Amino acid sequence: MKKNIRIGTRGSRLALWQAHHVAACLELAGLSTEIVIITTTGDVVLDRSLDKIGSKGVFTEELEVGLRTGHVDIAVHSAKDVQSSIPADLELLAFMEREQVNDVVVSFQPNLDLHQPGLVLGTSSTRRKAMLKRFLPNATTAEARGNLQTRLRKLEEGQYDALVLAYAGVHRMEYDALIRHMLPETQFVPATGQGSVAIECARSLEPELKQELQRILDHGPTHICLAAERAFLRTMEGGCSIPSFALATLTSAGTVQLHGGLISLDGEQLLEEIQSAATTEADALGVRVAEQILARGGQEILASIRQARA
Ligand SMILES: NCc1[nH]cc(CCC(=O)O)c1CC(=O)O
Repeated sequence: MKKNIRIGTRGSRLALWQAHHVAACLELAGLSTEIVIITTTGDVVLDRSLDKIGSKGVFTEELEVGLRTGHVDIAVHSAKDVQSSIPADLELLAFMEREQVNDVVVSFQPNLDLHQPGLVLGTSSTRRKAMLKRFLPNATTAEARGNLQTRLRKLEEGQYDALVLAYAGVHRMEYDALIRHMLPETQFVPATGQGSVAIECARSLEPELKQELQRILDHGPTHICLAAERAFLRTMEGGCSIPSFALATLTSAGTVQLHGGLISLDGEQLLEEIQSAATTEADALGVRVAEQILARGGQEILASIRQARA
């Protein structure tokens, strides 16, 4: 294909790893590429936790402007950071093959005991905070905003005993040696999209180019799982970052299974569902699981979260 593909990305090390990964896949397929770094609100505002800056698209908005103006052809995001509904003039073209999905505990202490009294864990995720309250009640959490490098610096300075992070980012940044515990994804169920890289473009991008990019970058099984998870998130959320979780997997029977739920901020109430459907019904599965969670008391949990934030 004739043109040079301009790849828009945030400038953090993880974002650049992802952008270079995309570039490498495209170059291997014979396309030429260029990486364009775009700074987002989420990279600049580091003094407030994400639920306070109005998490809607804080890591994606400026990249989306770049797509609209044609400054870039595609934008690369961690799928987890992409809002549940994207603007009508843009589309998610591809979801790349997912990395191992679970959360991990990272520390400089070689024998970190998760059950030690007074353990301080750094995280700014409402989901992780709530799950830690429930499953590791001996631990307290402390805010850990900023990109992975910033958080690791704070860890090194001794602000926490350990950080709770997505395995995917830790592995991509080659910090595997600091992983002390793998948290089971059946209990610490990850956030929608964790571990996958999403490719966004303007709907107006040339159709043949879109098709070519999709053919190279999209991973069918991951795309099906993300469809279920994102439908779940879309149905669940009231626009704010909420402690919901959703992990879809393909089963040996050829169906898609979704483990989705919601936890109250204090970790006291946990609502979860595990259901399956045909892979062609992934979106409907996400909607159904979310509707059931909402009907079983999820509405009340969401209302109390809204109240706590107001
Ligand atoms: N918003 C933070 C964010 N977005 C994507 C990742 C990790 C990589 C991934 O899940 O794909 C992280 C850091 C973390 O949760 O530890």
